[in-house]
Amino acid sequence: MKKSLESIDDFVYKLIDTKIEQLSRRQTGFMEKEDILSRFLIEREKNPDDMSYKYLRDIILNFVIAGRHTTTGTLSWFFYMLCKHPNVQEKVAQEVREATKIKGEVTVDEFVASLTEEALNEMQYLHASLTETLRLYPAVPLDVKQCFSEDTLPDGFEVKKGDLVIYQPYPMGRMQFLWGEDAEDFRPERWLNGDGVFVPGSPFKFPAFQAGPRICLGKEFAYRQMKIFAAALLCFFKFKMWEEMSTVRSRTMLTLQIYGGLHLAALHRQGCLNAD
Ligand code: HEM
Repeated sequence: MKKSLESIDDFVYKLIDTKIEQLSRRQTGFMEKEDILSRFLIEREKNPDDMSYKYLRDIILNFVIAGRHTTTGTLSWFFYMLCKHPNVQEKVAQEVREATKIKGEVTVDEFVASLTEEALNEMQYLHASLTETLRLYPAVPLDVKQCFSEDTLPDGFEVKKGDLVIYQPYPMGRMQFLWGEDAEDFRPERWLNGDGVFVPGSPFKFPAFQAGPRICLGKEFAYRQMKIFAAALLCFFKFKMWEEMSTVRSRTMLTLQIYGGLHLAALHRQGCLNAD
């Protein structure tokens, strides 16, 4: 464990050194404000003592650890849901084509150029489908908190300083008294209003990103990343389970993963696009 931590530290410190060097020379290829570390380093130039190396290391690790398995795990569950609900998959693919305003066959470059901020914002059904995935398969299925002081919870339950409190997004996402009789069904429409616009629920009812002052800092970033990734794949491919009737099991670690990974077949989307 100690050795592994040292390797991680070495890697991150080298990354910081390289960026600092690039920044000091404003090297060609150094894209100012292109990534999170560069943004912190530019801020640090004002007063280097305010941001130690250790602080920068922790920022990087925090984002990598918090952002990687959560996002990739959610995307796996999302594609699993799309395979089990082909009508939803087709609706998302259709929405992607409409939002990007592409007609007929396009190349990957043409598709990338059409994936604008505006187009991503128009993908409300995709947003709802990702949220519905997180309701049933929250990346952080349970989360432990420790009480700083004694308190009384809204239902009257009293907690003492040092007590551990666990909230569990996984069972909460399946409770009928919160979501209705169809709580266990995958139904993205439950997040849309009559105009097809996504309506976010209370984070205290849907705590996949936690709630309150320590809510996930990367929430919007995560949605953006997942929407770009899903839109690009669904534009060119149709997905099916590798073994059509198979189902998957979950594996709970810190995050909720698919046991053994997700095995899919990707078929060209005939008649619309061309992934050259
Ligand atoms: C589907 C994707 C994601 C989900 C479901 C998710 C969920 C969560 C949850 C439940 C927490 C609270 C953990 C706790 O305090 O016990 C959290 C915290 C955090 N997340 Fe995310 N996250 C996602 C993606 C990301 C991404 C992509 C980033 C960064 C690029 C990120 C950055 C953070 C950070 C920095 C915190 C700590 C916030 C704080 O303690 O004040 N997350 N996330």
